[in-house]
Amino acid sequence: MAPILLNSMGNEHSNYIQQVEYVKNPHLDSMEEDILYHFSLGTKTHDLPQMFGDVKFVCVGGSPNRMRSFAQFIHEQLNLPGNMADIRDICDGTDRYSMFKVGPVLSISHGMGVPSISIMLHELIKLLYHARCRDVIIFRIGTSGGVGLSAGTVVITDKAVDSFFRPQFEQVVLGKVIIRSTELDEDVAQELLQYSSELPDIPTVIGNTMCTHDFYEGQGRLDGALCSFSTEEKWEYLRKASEAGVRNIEMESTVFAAMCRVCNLKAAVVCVTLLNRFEGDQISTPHDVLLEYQQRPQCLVAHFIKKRLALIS
Ligand SMILES: O=P(O)(O)O[C@H]1O[C@H](CO)[C@@H](O)[C@H]1O
Ligand SMILES: O=c1cc[nH]c(=O)[nH]1
Repeated sequence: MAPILLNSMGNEHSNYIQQVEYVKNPHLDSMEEDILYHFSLGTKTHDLPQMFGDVKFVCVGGSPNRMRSFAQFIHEQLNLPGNMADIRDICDGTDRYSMFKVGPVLSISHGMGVPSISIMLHELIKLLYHARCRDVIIFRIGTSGGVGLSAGTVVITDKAVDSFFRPQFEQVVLGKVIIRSTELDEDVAQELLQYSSELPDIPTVIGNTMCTHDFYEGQGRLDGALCSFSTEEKWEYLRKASEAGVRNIEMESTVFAAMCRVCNLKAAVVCVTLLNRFEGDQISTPHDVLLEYQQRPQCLVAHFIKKRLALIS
């Protein structure tokens, strides 16, 4: 069955795009209550506009600890009053995701892989809608494997591509394949690149990011519990990826880009490379060095936020 192209602008859903800002679901308005189950939040149990109405920047990343320390970092960077120790995990009623709010910044974990981030994004986008947020920019601050880049390089995603190097995200809905475009906001990406030159010791490039559904075979690793290809086939695939402009590989960018695009959310993906995949598969860098690498996308995004809030010139 031929796939259905759903979200390039100008399709049958364009009416929703004009009518509402973030959600693209005509059924939502007829619901008496909306329970954001995996966040342990709801429209009847929580005053979402009061709790979240001032959010302007959302930062998401896989690990709860990373997103907690990003919240601490941004609290300090924005020079906000109060003690970070008092900032609680808003989602502590569930152990699925962690969420921290620091002034206009929301920091949320999304777990690993497309299904996990997709569930989080459905609820996050509805949360922004119910809270009547406006002009929000969302960033994925993550880690990745570099394709021809040395470890520690920050990659700002130009296009998020799938395992066939196509800038699209495929999803099965009601037994049919639908395809959504994975274009990200070009202006935000360029602005990030420009600010990266103001930060010493954070090598940064812009390039395509490949999103896979697996860390091992799916990313051409030879060191998983199973492996169905030869070493030569691995090199050939990585070479082809590189020729297609892929600079890093991770596991969430396509669905992140696709969902944000349909829902009119300006989005950027900023991931540091933990290794150069042309040099190996195992991540053997010491833990403290990895922690410092992980902070690089956080520093760049914090710099962007401070610029946007006119806290620095
Ligand atoms: O570092 P984060 O952002 O969690 O993401 C990357 O790391 C995980 C694999 O180790 C995948 O989820 C991949 O996308
Ligand atoms: O190689 C890597 C490193 C981090 N995350 C990935 O998905 N792949």
